[in-house]
Amino acid sequence: MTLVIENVKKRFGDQMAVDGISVQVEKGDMFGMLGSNGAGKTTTFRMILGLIDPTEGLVTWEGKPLSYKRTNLIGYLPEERGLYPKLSVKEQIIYLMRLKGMKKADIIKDLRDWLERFQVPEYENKKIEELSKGNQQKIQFIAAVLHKPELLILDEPFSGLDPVNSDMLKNAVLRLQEEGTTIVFSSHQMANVEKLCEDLIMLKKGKAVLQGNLRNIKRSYNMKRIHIRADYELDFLKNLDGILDLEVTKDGGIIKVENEQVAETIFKRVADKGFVRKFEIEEPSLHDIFIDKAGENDNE
Ligand SMILES: Nc1ncnc2c1ncn2[C@@H]1O[C@H](COP(=O)(O)OP(=O)(O)OP(=O)(O)O)[C@@H](O)[C@H]1O
Repeated sequence: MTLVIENVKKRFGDQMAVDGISVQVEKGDMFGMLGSNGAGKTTTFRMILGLIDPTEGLVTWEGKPLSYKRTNLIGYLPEERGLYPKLSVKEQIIYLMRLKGMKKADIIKDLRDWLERFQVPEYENKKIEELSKGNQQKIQFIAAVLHKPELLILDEPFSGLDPVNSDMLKNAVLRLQEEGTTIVFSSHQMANVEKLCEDLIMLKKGKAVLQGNLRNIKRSYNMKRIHIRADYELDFLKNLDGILDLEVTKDGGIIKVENEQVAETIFKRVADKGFVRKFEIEEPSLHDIFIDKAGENDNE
């Protein structure tokens, strides 16, 4: 394991921002940190980076606590973006990468490669303040990865990006993973998380409410979605126990159920009623699971 978080807690005053989480990330993995606003994601990132100390517990990277010397091997895209508006893109990146110990000529060469990859080579000499928010974010991302970090922490990398830029960033992140970078990221955009990460933790009020391999989580999750096509109205199912949601469409409906037993009962009911053209049980989306687990309704 390259990154190990062991029963880490962080208290601010009388509030537990992070309340006993344990995470292991293997080298080269892409790990997702999910949770609603205030769940404790950024606080966890800050502890991984050594910016704040845990109240309890330990964070180690390759078996050792993080030291200042090794932070050069880490890249961080903070949630609150911070670039100098009056500097040009080139000046900004040179400044930040010199702090990471890179040579100026290498910085310029790599910056040009990244600007090409993001299809904005003309930005090299533009001032940060002249760029749109989304494009500033691309520059901030470049600042997090130009020095080829071994561990990359991305706090909400996709927020505020349009679909084209979001895809561009997603591809860049996947490429970095292929090149061996270990990546930990947070996102509220479940579709991106589903595409990118294999393992994840879902936090709620500082505690893990779900953790593990995404595919296993989805497979073993009780809640299912059923797609039905039939020549009659499905309204008669409405009051059945175990139905979480019933969306009637013109030739059938989509039903969210608590578990497969409920799906079986529904199957019998619709078959009794008449001919069923389609009956398909689908695993829940991460979006469904997120709402179920991290939503405001406390059902634990
Ligand atoms: N420096 C601080 N002082 C006091 N409370 C803090 C501090 N930093 C975070 N908190 C509190 O800790 C909790 C967790 O915050 P954190 O920023 O880690 O959440 P998050 O999951 O990153 O949320 P978001 O998705 O909104 O960014 C929140 O209730 C927040 O108010």
